[in-house]
Amino acid sequence: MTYTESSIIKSANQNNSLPNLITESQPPVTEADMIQAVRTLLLGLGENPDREGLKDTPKRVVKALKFLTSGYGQSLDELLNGAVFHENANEMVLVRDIDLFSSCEHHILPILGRAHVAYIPNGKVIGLSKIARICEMYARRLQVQERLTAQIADALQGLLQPQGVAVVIEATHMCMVMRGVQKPGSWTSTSALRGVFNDDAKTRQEFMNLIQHRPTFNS
Ligand SMILES: Nc1nc2c(ncn2[C@@H]2O[C@H](COP(=O)(O)OP(=O)(O)OP(=O)(O)O)[C@@H](O)[C@H]2O)c(=O)[nH]1
Ligand SMILES: [Zn+2]
Repeated sequence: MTYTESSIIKSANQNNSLPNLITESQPPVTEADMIQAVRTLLLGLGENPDREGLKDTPKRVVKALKFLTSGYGQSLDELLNGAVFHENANEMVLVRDIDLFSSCEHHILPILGRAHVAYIPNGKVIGLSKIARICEMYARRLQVQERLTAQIADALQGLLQPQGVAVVIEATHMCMVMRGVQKPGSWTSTSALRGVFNDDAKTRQEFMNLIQHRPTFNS
């Protein structure tokens, strides 16, 4: 599959409108509806939503959920702010240990982890901070880790048409820690390899070695 900058931006923007979730027959959901729904949840849990500590909780929960899913309202175009530059670099660029806070789509519980993102340019480079911003945009949606990993890789592939992109995410899922199977300390690794990282074992190995190496200092 080939991508162009405008096609990837268009497809990301289309995703923002939640086409799979909101049907045309669905009446608009207001903030008041959402607050009421959280109040109902509290009642269902046997709580008194009118007690002092909980009286503003429905409002806070809605605000927090909106923030945690604010990636739906963002677009690649907007977050890039034009920071793609022509440059004759052709060695691996790696941004590692990017903190990630996402929410699993099955339980709406946190996925906490870090991403390592590399690419080998092919005439274009991207502002380094934009790599972290792309990770954030996709993390701030309801996700599964595999899709989050692939979306980051595909966004970079589409924006830069580089020689290759590699994304590894290591994360722990609170739905597996705090509930359900209850396995604290379990970490899930996912990878998405595109271009030369997929085709060339040596390049892939170099990336894997680099992300295993611990930095000598933390900023
Ligand atoms: N592949 C994948 N699975 C996930 C992710 N986040 C959560 N899950 C899994 O989604 C599955 C949902 O399974 P269900 O059996 O429908 O839900 P459940 O009864 O709450 O499952 P348990 O967590 O096993 O108690 C669980 O196995 C979760 O571990 C993710 O990012 N990727
Ligand atoms: Zn979950």
